Amino acid sequence: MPLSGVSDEEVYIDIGKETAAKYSETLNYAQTVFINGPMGVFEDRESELGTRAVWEAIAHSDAYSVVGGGDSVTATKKFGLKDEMSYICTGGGALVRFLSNEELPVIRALKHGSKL
Ligand SMILES: Nc1ncnc2c1ncn2[C@@H]1O[C@H](COP(=O)(O)OP(=O)(O)O)[C@@H](O)[C@H]1O
Ligand SMILES: O=C(OP(=O)(O)O)[C@H](O)COP(=O)(O)O
Repeated sequence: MPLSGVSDEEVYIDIGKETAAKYSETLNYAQTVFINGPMGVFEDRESELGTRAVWEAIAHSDAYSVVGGGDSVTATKKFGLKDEMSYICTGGGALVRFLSNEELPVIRALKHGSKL
């Protein structure tokens, strides 16, 4: 359903199948994919379509794929795609910060501690 068909009072719990198809198409050309966060409420059958479609597109692409975040890992297991992903990390936000070159508090503490 297009966004124009959804009222302000309704809750968006998943991407639609057209969006899922567009994402999946784009993912076909990717060489590296980093994913942190499901497309919707993948835990429920009626709102798992978007996450399943995107996850399957990643799994079936030739790209190096990194899945980060507790819920993303749960989705990967739910769809039986654990072995299809190149790297799985339980950290989500922390991994994003690491990849953005931010200093992580525990790493800072370890470095500082090693100098004592
Ligand atoms: N549109 C939405 N409305 C409410 N909850 C959502 C929506 N989309 C995703 N969620 C929920 O958010 C959680 C994912 O959180 P997020 O922090 O993005 O993932 P991760 O833990 O992989 O980093 C899941 O439990 C999912 O059901
Ligand atoms: O979903 C997660 O991270 P996120 O909420 O930052 O995306 C991780 O499961 C958090 O794990 P942590 O609390 O051991 O860092």
